[in-house]
Amino acid sequence: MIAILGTGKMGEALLSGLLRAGFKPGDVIATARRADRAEALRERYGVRVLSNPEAAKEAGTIILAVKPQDMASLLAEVAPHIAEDRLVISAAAGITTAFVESHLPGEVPVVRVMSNTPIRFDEAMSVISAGAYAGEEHLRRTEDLLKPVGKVLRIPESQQDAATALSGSGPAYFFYLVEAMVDAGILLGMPRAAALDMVTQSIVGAAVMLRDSGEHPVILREAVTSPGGTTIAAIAELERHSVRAAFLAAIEAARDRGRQLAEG
Ligand SMILES: NC(=O)C1=CN([C@@H]2O[C@H](COP(=O)(O)OP(=O)(O)OC[C@H]3O[C@@H](n4cnc5c(N)ncnc54)[C@H](OP(=O)(O)O)[C@@H]3O)[C@@H](O)[C@H]2O)C=CC1
Ligand SMILES: O=C(O)[C@@H]1CCC=N1
Repeated sequence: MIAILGTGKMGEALLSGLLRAGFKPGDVIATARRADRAEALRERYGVRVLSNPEAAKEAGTIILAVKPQDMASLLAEVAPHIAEDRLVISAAAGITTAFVESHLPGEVPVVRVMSNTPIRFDEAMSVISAGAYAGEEHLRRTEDLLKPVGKVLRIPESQQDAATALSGSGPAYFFYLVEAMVDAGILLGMPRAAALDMVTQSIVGAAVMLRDSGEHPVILREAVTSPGGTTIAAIAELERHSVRAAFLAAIEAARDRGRQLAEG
């Protein structure tokens, strides 16, 4: 039995992905803190929605999907019901396995996960790291849950805050880029809907090329950039405005914020 504690955006996306992957509604328990949310989850997915302690008591795998700021109080609520034969998976930004372990009795196996919102379309990038009491079996069980909803990579926990900044937050940077490019289309007199279509298909096409061609992004970018052409005129402006440096600084700031979240 799998329990998802705190079934919000990420928890619900994982829940629906597990059901799409063949898990039965009877295999999954959800928890929510609002009655209307609990009712919506029951209706939409046919799963049981229980209290956190009830869910923790029943499940072999317990996924913690609340915001980092809510993690300590959730752990205090469920700790008495979690034994060492369970697997606890923490999906929160910044929260270390040591933090989770220190709030649980004994030596409970904990795996830390950072996924991202494309999990809704089975295109997540999830990175996982084992805590002090988790081994190969626990990493495999975590991979079995996450592989149906995207790609999974094992990384050292020391890289988790960096991964959060890169792939956890990553989709937001691309959406921001799309917004900016659509605005540019508007500036050039393009209708908004047409601009959004053009930019969306360009980003999807570029992403598929990047994933499926096996070619380096520099080679792919150079292939678009003709000598004395239009693309280099745009790239020259991006360089003049230090866009690359802005990305380096932005992702470093996201990494640092992840570290702060761990401090509460
Ligand atoms: N959004 C993203 O892009 C990503 C988020 N994450 C991580 O995933 C986690 C969840 O994020 P996200 O899904 O966006 O956040 P949400 O706020 O959508 O989900 C968290 C849910 O937990 C519920 N909740 C809070 N406390 C409790 C409790 N004690 N018992 C039961 N339910 C509770 C909240 O209820 P209520 O609705 O009442 O607030 C909410 O529905 C975070 O830790 C975040 O760092 C990771 C990768 C990407
Ligand atoms: O912004 C956040 O804190 C979460 C974690 C990664 C993506 N969203």
